[in-house]
Amino acid sequence: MSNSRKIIELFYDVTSPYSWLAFEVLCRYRNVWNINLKFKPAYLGGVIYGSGNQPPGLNPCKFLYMVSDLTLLSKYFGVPMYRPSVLPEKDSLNAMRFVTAVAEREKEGDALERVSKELWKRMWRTHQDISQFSSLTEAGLKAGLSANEVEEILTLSKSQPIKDKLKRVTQEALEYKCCFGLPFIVCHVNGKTEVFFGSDRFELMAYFIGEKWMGPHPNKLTA
Ligand SMILES: N[C@@H](CCC(=O)N[C@@H](CS)C(=O)NCC(=O)O)C(=O)O
Repeated sequence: MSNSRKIIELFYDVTSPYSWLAFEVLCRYRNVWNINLKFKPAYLGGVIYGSGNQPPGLNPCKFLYMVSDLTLLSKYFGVPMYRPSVLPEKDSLNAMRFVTAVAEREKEGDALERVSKELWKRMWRTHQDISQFSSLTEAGLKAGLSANEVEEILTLSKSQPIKDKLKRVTQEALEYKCCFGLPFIVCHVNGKTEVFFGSDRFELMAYFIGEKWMGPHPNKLTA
């Protein structure tokens, strides 16, 4: 199994803090495991409603659990994040269309990675808005894109092909019939496919793909 081509697809949304954790960890493992990592920007609202689920924060018990869970996980994974005192407007449609446009435009390089991380930081670290176009512009510039690039990406993000692309990718996750939230991770190995929900399934995922889980900081072990 270890010599076969292993593809890992990460469906994520930048309003999902658990997606951020999964994103950071998979980036750390990208050159440690024999994997081809593919980022799939999707829309959390579409996944929740399309699967008949409810936003997790609406259930008060689940919400309280998530607050303490994320505080601990953020330390464990080494991804500083803080819950805002007032939960921000969570709709991520504009942000995910923006991210989808970055992905569409990117032929090579790491703009998608930088922009996604910047948006997570804004929402979960510095508590800034990520729904207004002006905020997306700021995030794009902070992620190192030029003003021209950001303008092009914003225009592209409002186009029908990009709206359709985000819908298609979200639908692709839903078509697995067992996707009800994010992050949603799909692993393909030797013609077999297995799916995982959450940033807390890496040990099992590693078992499935025939790689070793070395905790959230694989590079620190060899340093
Ligand atoms: N246990 C998972 C929780 C992931 C999670 O709660 N994701 C949220 C979005 S941030 C979600 O989609 N929840 C849907 C649900 O719990 O039904 C993890 O550690 O990653």
